Amino acid sequence: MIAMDFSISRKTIFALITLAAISFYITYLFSSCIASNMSKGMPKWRHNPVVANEIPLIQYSTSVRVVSLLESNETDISPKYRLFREQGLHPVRQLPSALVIGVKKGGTRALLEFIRIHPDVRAAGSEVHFFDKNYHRGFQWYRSHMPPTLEGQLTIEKTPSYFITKEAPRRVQMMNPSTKLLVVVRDPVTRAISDYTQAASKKPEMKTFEEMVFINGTVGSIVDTSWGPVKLGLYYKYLTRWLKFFPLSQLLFISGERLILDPAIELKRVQDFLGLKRVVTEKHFYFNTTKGFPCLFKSEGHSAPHCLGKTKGRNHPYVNPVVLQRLRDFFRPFNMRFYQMTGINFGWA
Ligand SMILES: Nc1ncnc2c1ncn2[C@@H]1O[C@H](COP(=O)(O)OS(=O)(=O)O)[C@@H](OP(=O)(O)O)[C@H]1O
Repeated sequence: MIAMDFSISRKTIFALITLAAISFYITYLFSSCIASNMSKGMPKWRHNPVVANEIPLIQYSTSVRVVSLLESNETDISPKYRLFREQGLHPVRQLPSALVIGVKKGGTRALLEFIRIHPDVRAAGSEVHFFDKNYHRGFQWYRSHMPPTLEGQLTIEKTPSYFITKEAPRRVQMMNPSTKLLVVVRDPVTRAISDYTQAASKKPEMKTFEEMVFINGTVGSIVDTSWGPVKLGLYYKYLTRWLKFFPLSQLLFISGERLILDPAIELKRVQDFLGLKRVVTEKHFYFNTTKGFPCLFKSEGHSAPHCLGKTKGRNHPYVNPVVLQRLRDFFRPFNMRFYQMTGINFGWA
C-alpha cells in the first residue's frame, strides 16, 4: 500500500514537471514575440546635430514612418533626396545664397530651370515672394520654403518682382550682405509687349497695346510711364536702389536675348559667377523649332526632353511699327544710362 502510493506520486510529479516545462516554454515564446514587436514599434532615437528652424531634430529609426519637421513637405523631396536620407545624409533647408531678382518677363524662369540642372544647385520651385509680399512672415517661414540641400549645395530662389520692390535691397542685405544677385534683362520694348500679352491673356476685354502705352490712348502722344509694362522697363531707376546696398560686383546681368539664342554661353557666366563647376553646357540644350526656344534634354524632374510651359514663349500681338519706334526712342536714353551703370551694352535698338 505504501509502495503503491509512492509510485502514483512519482508519476504525478513527473507529469507536473513536464507540464510546467511545456507551459514555461510556451510563455517564453509568447512573451519574446511580444517584446520583439514592441521594440519594433518603439522609437530608438539619437540626437541629430542638424537643426531645422532652430528646433533640434530627433532622428528616429523605426519601422514606423516618422516625418520630421525637416521633411514636412514630402512632395518637394525628390527620390534622389529620399535615397540620400536612407544613406544617412541629412539635407537641410537653408536660406538662399543667390537670388534671381528680375526682371519680370526677362527670362527668369528659363534661367532658374537651366541653372538647377547643376547638381550643386537646389532651387525653390515656385516664386516665394518673401522680400515683397511675405516679409512679415519672417526668415523661418522663408527657409521652410527652400528645398533641402546637402553640404556644399547652393540654394537659389527667383521672384522677379524683387527688382522693383523698394524695400527689397535693404531686406536682402539684412538677410545676408553677400547674397549673389542675378538679373535677367531684356529689351524693354519686347519686355513691355510680353508683360502686356500676359495681362491680356487673363483679361480678354483689355484695350490694345497701342491704346494703353500712350497717355489718353492717342498713338504718338506721350508715353505713359505710370503704366506697369512701361515703368518696369526703366531698369536704371531700380538698379540705382540696389547699388545703394550692394556693390556692382555682386550683381550679374544676364541678357534675356542671349539666353534664348545661346543659353550655354549665359549659363557659363552664371556658373562662374556662382563659383560652380561648369557642368551645364550646350549638351543640355536643344532648339525646339516649333516653339522657337531652347529646351532641355533632361532635368531633375524630367528624364525626357522638354520645354518650359505654355506660359513661356507666348505669341505676341501685332504692334504698329510706328508705336514700336516711338517706344524705342523713348527707352533709348534710359537704356544708355543702364549700360553705363552695368558696363554692358545689351544692344537694344
Ligand atoms: N527657353 C525658353 N523657353 C521659353 N521662354 C523663354 C526661354 N528663354 C527665355 N524665355 C523668355 O522668358 C519669358 C518669360 O520670362 P519670365 O520667366 O521672367 O516671366 S515671369 O516674369 O516669370 O512671368 C518669355 O516671354 P514671352 O515670350 O513673352 O512668353 C520668353 O521670351
